[in-house]
Amino acid sequence: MTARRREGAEDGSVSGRGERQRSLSLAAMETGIEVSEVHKRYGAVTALDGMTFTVKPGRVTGFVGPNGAGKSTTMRVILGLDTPQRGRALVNGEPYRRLRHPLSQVGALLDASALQPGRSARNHLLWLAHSQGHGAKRVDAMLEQVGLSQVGRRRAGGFSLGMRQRLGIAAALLCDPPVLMLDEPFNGLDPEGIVWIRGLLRGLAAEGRAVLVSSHLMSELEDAADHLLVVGRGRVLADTPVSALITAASRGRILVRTTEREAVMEILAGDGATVAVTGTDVVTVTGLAAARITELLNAAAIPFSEVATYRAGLETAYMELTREAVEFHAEPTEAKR
Ligand SMILES: Nc1ncnc2c1ncn2[C@@H]1O[C@H](COP(=O)(O)OP(=O)(O)OP(=O)(O)O)[C@@H](O)[C@H]1O
Repeated sequence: MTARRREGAEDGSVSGRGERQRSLSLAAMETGIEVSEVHKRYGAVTALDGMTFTVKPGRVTGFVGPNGAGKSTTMRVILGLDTPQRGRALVNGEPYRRLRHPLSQVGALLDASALQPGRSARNHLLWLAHSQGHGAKRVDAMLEQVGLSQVGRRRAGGFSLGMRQRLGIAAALLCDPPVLMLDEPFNGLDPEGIVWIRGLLRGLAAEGRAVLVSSHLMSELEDAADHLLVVGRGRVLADTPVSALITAASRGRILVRTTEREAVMEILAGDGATVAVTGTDVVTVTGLAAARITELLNAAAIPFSEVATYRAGLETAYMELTREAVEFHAEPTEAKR
């Protein structure tokens, strides 16, 4: 990290300073995470089986997969906390152990409970900050940024899980790193906290940082992730931009919102469309243009409140993506009428 970036960090803001943002964008050109062919076994258990991906600057990369897929193990390998039998993981082009000033290069939240319970949140951050050459000003700015200013002098051991997650995020951001890696940061957050963290992640990526965030709930990453790494059984199953995933899952369908679902289905199917029920008052239609749908419904005097391009949610897109990868799944509801 350049001296300029560390000076910038002392002003306490993570965003909004043109000068620092420019230097961050320059630094970002050579930053990110590279994981290549990592194999990790714990006795008879294969945790990672050729895990390979890169996390690029300027975007939020969601790291998703079921319990036991290997997300946390990958993050531990990246941070040098676990040694793989094969493969390598680099942060900003170097193995973690070779990084100079590692906390200024990558900020990580792995386990929000890893703190001294008797220490106040502020003292926890001060202790970290002093070890890295930062002062109280930076600590107070971080407490403010994560919404813990009011409780900064309270014992962290008495914090709820959501408050501990916020404290862990403050610690990860403390040294203004260009790479962020957060393991399940949504855990324990209330709805307002989830909205807050989505905004925070987007802001960090917009500043040019590489952001890797794991979750086993796709819905948490909605409106936050730009890119998705779907993992299962220790390897990457899909490595895709979220927009491409959603476009593919939307498949040019048209959404019709109506209280007369049966009548709509009958008349549209009669004109050659494939119609599926996707909500209590929603059907999605393939094979007919929106204009033709409106024309048919108007001609038959069937009421509707909306005819629009259907956009699949992230959860639906994920289900479609992993449909072939799961052994058993429910029969699709879509039917040619
Ligand atoms: N220290 C360990 N000793 C033995 N097995 C381990 C160890 N750490 C992880 N594993 C095993 O490795 C596999 C991958 O676990 P990991 O925690 O990386 O998955 P994950 O995707 O992070 O899951 P979750 O979403 O539940 O956090 C699992 O089968 C797990 O039981």
